[in-house]
Amino acid sequence: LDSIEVDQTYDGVRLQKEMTQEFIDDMIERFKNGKKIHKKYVFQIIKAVRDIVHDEPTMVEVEVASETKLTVCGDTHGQYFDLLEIFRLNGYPSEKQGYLFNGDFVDRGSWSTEIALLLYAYKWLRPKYFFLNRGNHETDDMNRVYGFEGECKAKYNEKTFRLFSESFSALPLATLIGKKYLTLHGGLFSDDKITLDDIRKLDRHTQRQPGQAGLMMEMLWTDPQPQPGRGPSKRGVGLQFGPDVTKRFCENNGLEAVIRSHEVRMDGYEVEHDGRCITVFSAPKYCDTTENKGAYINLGPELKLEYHQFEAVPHPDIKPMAYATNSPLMNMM
Ligand SMILES: O=C(O)c1nn[nH]c1-c1ccccc1
Ligand SMILES: [Mn+2]
Ligand SMILES: [Mn+2]
Ligand SMILES: [Mn+2]
Repeated sequence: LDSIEVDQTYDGVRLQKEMTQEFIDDMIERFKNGKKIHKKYVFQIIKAVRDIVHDEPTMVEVEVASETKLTVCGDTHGQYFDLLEIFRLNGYPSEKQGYLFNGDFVDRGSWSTEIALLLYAYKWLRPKYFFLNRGNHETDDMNRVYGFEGECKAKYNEKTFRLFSESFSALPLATLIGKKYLTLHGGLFSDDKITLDDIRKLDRHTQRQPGQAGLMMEMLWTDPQPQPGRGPSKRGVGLQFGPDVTKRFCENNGLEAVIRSHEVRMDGYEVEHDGRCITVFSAPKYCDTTENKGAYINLGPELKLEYHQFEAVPHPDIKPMAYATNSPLMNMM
């Protein structure tokens, strides 16, 4: 990294050894105006966050300190201008305003590198107040097809994607809030006996990609269903789990509810399974087509769930999947 020089003509704020709020504020404006940051800084940010998240447990445990609030966001899928709308409405990340992004930061929307770099910059600046769960779109197979790999190569280079891919494999898979709410991207398991300890003990570093079976795959891929029991997934991988599965899991693990994302909801969120399974989705007007709202969830020190909805905001005229080179459509050409 030291070998790469940022020449005099670079018009952005410079990044030294540590992340600064000043750098982030400048980066937000540059991305809003369709500009990029220097590739040296891209590599620095991704490497710093890869090292930070690598050493976090597979299930991170957070408390909401007094006079602070923690906001849980779901899928953002490269919709950068809608992410800024969350920060505008709810408050930018700070010591008093924590955030947890519950996977699927990238793919689909065509500002995936901007979202990934902004979330990573905040993670580097305040690693104890800013949390990231891995989603099924933080994986090579999805990024190859749904746009993130193509966008990394188009806006930066191949090494950028390789570094992001490594960092995605290091991300935690779940975050427990106040010992009451387990947050993870997809959902619950084929085995009723899985406990929080099993998730804590999962060594995510030996298995870089979720594959077609196992705990990691199920945490990133499964969906709730209204019928009791378990059923086949509509996605061809994972399964669907009913209200009884959620009830048993919550009772066995002393949880109030599971907060997950992974699926669009017209209201941006939905409380299912008698209140024990909550879906939150933060990409309004998903892919510029679905007429859904976005939502996020606020929790104060007393851990009450407060649901907030928001509408999509205008963005530059770049279509979803603008950089996808291996998308199913392209493959048909
Ligand atoms: O891209 C999405 O909408 C998505 N979000 N989570 N999972 C998917 C997905 C999975 C398989 C095929 C297509 C989309
Ligand atoms: Mn390792
Ligand atoms: Mn998604
Ligand atoms: Mn997903």
